[in-house]
Parts: sequence; structure tokens; C-alpha cells
Amino acid sequence: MMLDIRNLKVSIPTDRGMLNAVRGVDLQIAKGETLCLVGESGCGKSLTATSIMGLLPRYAKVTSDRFEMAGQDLTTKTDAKLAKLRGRDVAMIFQDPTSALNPTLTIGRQLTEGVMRHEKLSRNEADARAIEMLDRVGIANPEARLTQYPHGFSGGQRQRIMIASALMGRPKLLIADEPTTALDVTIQAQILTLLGQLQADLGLSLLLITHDLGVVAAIANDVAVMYAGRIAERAPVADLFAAPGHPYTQGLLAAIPVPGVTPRGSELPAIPGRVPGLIGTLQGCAFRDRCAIAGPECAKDPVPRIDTGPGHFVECYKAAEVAA
Ligand SMILES: Nc1ncnc2c1ncn2[C@@H]1O[C@H](COP(=O)(O)OP(=O)(O)OP(=O)(O)O)[C@@H](O)[C@H]1O
Repeated sequence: MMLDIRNLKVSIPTDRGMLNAVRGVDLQIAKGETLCLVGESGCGKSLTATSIMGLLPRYAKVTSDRFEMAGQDLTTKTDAKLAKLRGRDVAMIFQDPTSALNPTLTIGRQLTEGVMRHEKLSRNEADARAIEMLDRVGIANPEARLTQYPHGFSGGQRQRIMIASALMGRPKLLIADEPTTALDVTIQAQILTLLGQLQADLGLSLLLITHDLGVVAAIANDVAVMYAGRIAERAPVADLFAAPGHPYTQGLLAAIPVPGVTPRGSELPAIPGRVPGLIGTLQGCAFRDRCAIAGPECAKDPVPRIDTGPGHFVECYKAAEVAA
């Protein structure tokens, strides 16, 4: 198992009270697996990802019952050890490649800084690795590119460079948070194809956060659907599209036909009603106000987690009803 997190909670103090943004997430990612994390804006996807990276702001409160990466228990480690382990095993790419690259530093400098510090590579070794990674992500003439600045590259090329940068430490797990949202549609497809290729070539585990169900259909092994800070449903991708078990997932998929047929760029459709506020505690199922089949039991805690197939669970009182 590459990543095994149980009961992850992330809370952020605000002037309106405690914002409980991640409210008990379990997340397992196998070696070499691509897991897509989907859900409406504000449901806690990015905070989940940044807590895996150890990049949460200091004022955020984080707890978990288990936090293992590549077999190492991270809950018991000190901050310095954590940073080292994470730096070695996991890397992240973000939405906007423009703001993630420093315009005043050459590409070579930006790619090599980390590995020269952490792995004590020499300048030549670090350059050689940068050339290897730029080549892997499809940047032509990588050697000559090292001395150039970000402004000389297109948006798509910058995102490739960001991916190369993430690969520099030879991570086992790559986290990509909406990596193509800022790009043109044709470029989006190329970047996703690249991520899929890298995943296969390097045996990476990939956690991909996306709003785009077409992307999910094309690239995921497994899908986790997040709602109001919890995983509402998780399933192998074909099962999720064929037999969504949570009324929320059904709502998301209602406007979307079949995997493989679903065009890229199919955004999550709007579901009537609003996501509940995450300040303070939520009782029962957080989706029940928007759910067509909710009953009185749905206001009770804890909402049961029902296994509906191999690797497929649904957190819903009505799972049996839906399955029938
Ligand atoms: N640093 C922060 N300070 C205060 N609130 C925050 C902070 N980071 C996130 N939040 C809040 O926590 C909730 C979850 O945020 P998160 O970014 O994880 O959602 P998301 O599912 O990734 O949404 P999106 O798809 O819009 O990125 C949101 O209500 C957000 O406003």
C-alpha cells in the first residue's frame, strides 16, 4: 500500500468558529494505482491533498488514526523526519503552472535546487537528472532549456516543466490538484495523457483531483467521491459509472453517459440545493437536505458504510435501497 490514511480530520479556526473541512476521511492508494478524487468546490479535496504533502498552514488542526506512506508510519515522526520522508516519497503539482514557477530563475536552477540540497547531488548529477526528467515529460532539447527562463515557454510546456520538477526527487506518489484547469482543452488532453504515461512508465501512484468526469473515465483505476469533508463513495471506475451507489454520486453522473464515451471537459453538473456549511458539527448524512430519498434515519449518527461490491463502498443509510 502506498498510502493508508484513516479518519483524517482537518479543521481551520475562523472568526465564525471551527471550520471542520475534512471530517474523517479514509484514503487508501495502492502502489501504481491512479485514484481520482472528485466532488464539488469546497468539499475538502485540496486540504486532504495538502495534508498528505504536509503543506497545511500552521494554524490548521490535523488528526488521524493512521497515516502511513510506503509502509512508514508518519503519525509518530517528528516534523523534520516527516518533511524528509515526504520529500522523498511524494510530490505535488498544482493548478496554475504560471504562478508555481519563479520567473526570475532559470528552469535548470528551479529543477535542481531541491535535489542538490536533499540528495546532495553535484551540479552535474542534478543537471543530468533534470535533463532526464524534461525529456520524460516531452520537452525537446532539454539540455539547452536548462538555461532558459519560464517566460520562454507556453502554458502547456510550463505545466510539463512543473511535472518534471515534481519528478526530480523520484517520488512514489504524485498528487495532482486540478493540473489542467488553467490550460486549453487540447493541451489538457496532452497533459493527462502524459500523466497516464508517466504513471505507467515509472510505476507511480497517482492521486488526481479533478472536476472533470471525462478525465476520471479516461485515467482512473478507482474513484473517491467527496462530499462535505467525507468520502461518500469509493469504487473502481467502471463500477462507479455503471452502478453509482450514493444518491450524491448518482446526481453527479446523471448528466453524464458512459465511460469512454464521456467527452473531456464534462464538468460536474449542478445538483439542486447547497452544500452544508462546515462550521461546527454536522449531524447525520450531510447530503440529506439535497437527497430525494432521504428518510428520518438519515439525521442519525453514524451514517453506515455499506460494501456494495469488491472495493466499492457507499456511506449511506439507503445504500441497499439504491442497489436494489
Ligand atoms: N487556509 C484556509 N483558511 C480558511 N479556510 C480554508 C483554508 N483552506 C481551505 N479552507 C476552506 O476549507 C474548505 C475546503 O477547502 P478545499 O480547498 O479543501 O476544497 P476543495 O474541495 O479543494 O475545493 P476546490 O475544488 O474549490 O479547490 C472550504 O470551505 C475552504 O474555503
